[in-house]
Amino acid sequence: MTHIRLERIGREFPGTPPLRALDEVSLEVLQGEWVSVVGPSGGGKSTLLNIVALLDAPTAGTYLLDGVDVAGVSERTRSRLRSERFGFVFQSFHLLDRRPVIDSVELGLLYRGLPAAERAERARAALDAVGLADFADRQAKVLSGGQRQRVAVARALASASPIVVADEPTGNLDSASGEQVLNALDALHRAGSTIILVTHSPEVAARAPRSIRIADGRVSNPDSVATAAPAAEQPDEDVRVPSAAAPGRPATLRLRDLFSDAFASLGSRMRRTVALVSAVAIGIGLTVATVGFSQSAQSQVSQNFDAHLNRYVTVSWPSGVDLTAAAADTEIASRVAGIDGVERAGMLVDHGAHVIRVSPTRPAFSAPMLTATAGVPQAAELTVRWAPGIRHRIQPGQALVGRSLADQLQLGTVDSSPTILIDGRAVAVVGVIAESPRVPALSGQVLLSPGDGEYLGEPSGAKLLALVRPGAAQVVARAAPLAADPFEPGRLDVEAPPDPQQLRTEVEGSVRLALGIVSAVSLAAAVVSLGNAMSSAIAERRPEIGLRRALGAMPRHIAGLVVVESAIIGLIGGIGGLVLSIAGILGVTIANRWVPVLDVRLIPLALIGGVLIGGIGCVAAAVRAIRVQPSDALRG
Ligand SMILES: Nc1ncnc2c1ncn2[C@@H]1O[C@H](COP(=O)(O)OP(=O)(O)OP(=O)(O)O)[C@@H](O)[C@H]1O
Repeated sequence: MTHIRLERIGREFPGTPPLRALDEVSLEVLQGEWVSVVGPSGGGKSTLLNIVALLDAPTAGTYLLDGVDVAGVSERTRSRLRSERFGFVFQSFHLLDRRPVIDSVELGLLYRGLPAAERAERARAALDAVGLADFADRQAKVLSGGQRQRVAVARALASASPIVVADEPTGNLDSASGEQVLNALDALHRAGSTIILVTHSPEVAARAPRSIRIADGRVSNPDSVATAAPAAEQPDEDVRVPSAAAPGRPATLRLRDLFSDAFASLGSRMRRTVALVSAVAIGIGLTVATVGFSQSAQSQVSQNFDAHLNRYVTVSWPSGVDLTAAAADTEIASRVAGIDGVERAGMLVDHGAHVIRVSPTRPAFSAPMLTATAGVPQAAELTVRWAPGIRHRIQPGQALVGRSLADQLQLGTVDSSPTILIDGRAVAVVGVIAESPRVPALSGQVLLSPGDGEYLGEPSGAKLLALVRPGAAQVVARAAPLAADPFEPGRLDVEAPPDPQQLRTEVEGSVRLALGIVSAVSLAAAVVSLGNAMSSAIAERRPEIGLRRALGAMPRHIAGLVVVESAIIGLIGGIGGLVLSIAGILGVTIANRWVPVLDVRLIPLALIGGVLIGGIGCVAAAVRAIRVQPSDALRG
């Protein structure tokens, strides 16, 4: 038996000046009464109802519920009391519109921690009682206004709420539907529930044995006395009321139910869910793809690096050194070629500029002449267009001419091994150096056999070019001077690329940094877009949150729902992003003929990342959701 007693209750809303919606209202309602509340618009009826149903707290006075002052109790206690004592029927229905009707009927029981089977049984019985047994599995939004309102009554029935507050329950209905709703409420009343019903309609008000009139925040018939509570009766034929004992534990939510509610809630807004999942999938996809690309790209960079940059070791004889005293070029080249790690070695000796012409009658040019041992073309990675029949070596009396010099000389094709004159001496051109990436100057120079060196006079400098195995440059650089000049290795200059390991780490580091920044930005974008979308969804769902709160959900239950929904979105988005990114990595790497590097660690990274995005993204939304005041959210 729940006994309501209000003593000099006031409710002032802040503002300038503050608005006194209720002023010293005193009222008593006994268990089992049916009381209608009437009065002009803005008189304070809804405010009174909200205070009675603990959706709002008074700013003055005492509210005794079963003799206990509940005017200033905590939000937690109010949630518990609402869950335990109150059922609600609102003018604008407030159902879970996109979900099956039965979910709306079960909602009060969900927050009483009742197992799913028991909830469903009670909800179906209640729907049966209001004549909607066949509508349990239809979407609530397809029902007519009258049917929806009967669903709201069924919810109070299923929860066996001792007190049902109804704010204009027939306000949006035609008279026939309104009558059905009133019959359903009547059945609830006869089953023992207290009914407090706000209405503008004199006919509806007349259904109640007692009517309270409220205008300008004051009860204008203060002498309205409580009628004796009627004994609970057996309901009539067409409305069968389930057991009136309030089942379960008030304001309790089972973890399993939280998850299934979150899934159902996401499923009911499929388009929005897909949009949110896509936002996360794109963020995660970009991040995982960047990490994946970074691994593939790093290995590609490293391979390229090994293949080219760090394979050149050059030993130079500084100008002024007496090269005639050095060992023969071919001997030096073969000694260096013998060092472990050297793939090719060749010696280039510079004999300075000499006069060159195609024939005695053609113009003379001055061009540097170098002798090259047999290993030079490969060690210098030359691309040479050889004349036919030449076995890719320069013999005495033969020359290779650099491409730009050949053009200058208007040498024409090398197919017939044209002759040139060097200092008047005839030499056969056996090839043109088309490309010379390692020694670009060769394009304007002439390469001759070491055997011709004596005709060219004193050398002015020399270089030994070694092409080494990937990673061997440093070792070769240390050994090469001694092999080249065992007596005075110290006078030689050695050029070798920096320690490849260090350089590689640097390059990889910068690749990683660049891609890391892209990942961070895409993750942040996912968090922000999910956060924004979740927050704006909360604004849209205010009435639903208000309803849940009215039915006994604690703020933490609401926060839990938002977090779990968001985490599910994050997880599914993570899986989607993973699939997208793997497809992207495979597509790009295969298109580039790279070896795709797919790290299995990307899988937990994507899934945990998705859940984290969900978790972080929903913080603002969860805070917003728990701030929703049920009385405000349910207005209108
Ligand atoms: N949350 C609020 N903040 C500020 N003012 C409010 C709030 N709720 C109600 N009011 C004001 O309190 C007064 C009483 O409102 P209430 O909704 O209780 O009237 P009512 O009698 O139910 O009106 P109606 O029949 O039109 O629904 C009104 O002036 C209203 O504007």
